[in-house]
Amino acid sequence: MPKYRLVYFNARGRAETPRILFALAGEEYEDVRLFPDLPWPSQEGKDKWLETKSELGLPFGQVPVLDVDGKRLCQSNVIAKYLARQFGYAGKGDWEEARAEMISACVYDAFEKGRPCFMEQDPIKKAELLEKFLKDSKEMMDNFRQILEENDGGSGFFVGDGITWADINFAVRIDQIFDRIGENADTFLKDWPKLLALKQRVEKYPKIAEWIEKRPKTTW
Ligand SMILES: N[C@@H](CCC(=O)N[C@@H](CS)C(=O)NCC(=O)O)C(=O)O
Repeated sequence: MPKYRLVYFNARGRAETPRILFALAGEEYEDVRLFPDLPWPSQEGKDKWLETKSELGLPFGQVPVLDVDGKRLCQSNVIAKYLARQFGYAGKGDWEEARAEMISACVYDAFEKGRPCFMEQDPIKKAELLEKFLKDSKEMMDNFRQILEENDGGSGFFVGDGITWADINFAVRIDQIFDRIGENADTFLKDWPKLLALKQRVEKYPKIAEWIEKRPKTTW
């Protein structure tokens, strides 16, 4: 078995799909969390990052990175897809693999649309950005619903007949959106019960549920 080492901040963020893939596959890895004693995001955390990032040998100056027997990969979706292929959660055949990748890219874009709002500190601007994000999300969630339903009515997974990294990516990012939108989380997926059920289905996989229970509790 290769020796895996995943480096990220002490947050779920872009590293959580890879971590869940390790948990689901029951594979050993080193879960390296930079500056675990400093809250993230925080000014102290950012200062420490700027001080030390040049020493970390990051190919494009960012995390997450995955080391596989000492060789290094960056880009969260590339890392997740690589692990999904290694562990059998990438979809069966070229078409399913491409669909899983498509969905993961759309999940990435959907979360990035919320980032300006999630990062904003000014409460008035944040409320305006949140309103826009919630409005824009309706179309995005409708698109995800349609894609889910195209696969056997939508009571299973996005692709094929089993869980793939696309379902994990979706569940992880929706969960992070829930954390960021406060009281709106209760109603965010109310019009898309099949999407909510998918998120819950992923989180109920015994090995995933076990990881969620035991993982470090972080705000992001
Ligand atoms: N597209 C990249 C984005 C990576 C990224 O933005 N990483 C952030 C943490 S979530 C980072 O390293 N920020 C520090 C910096 O850019 O200096 C990915 O998905 O991995």
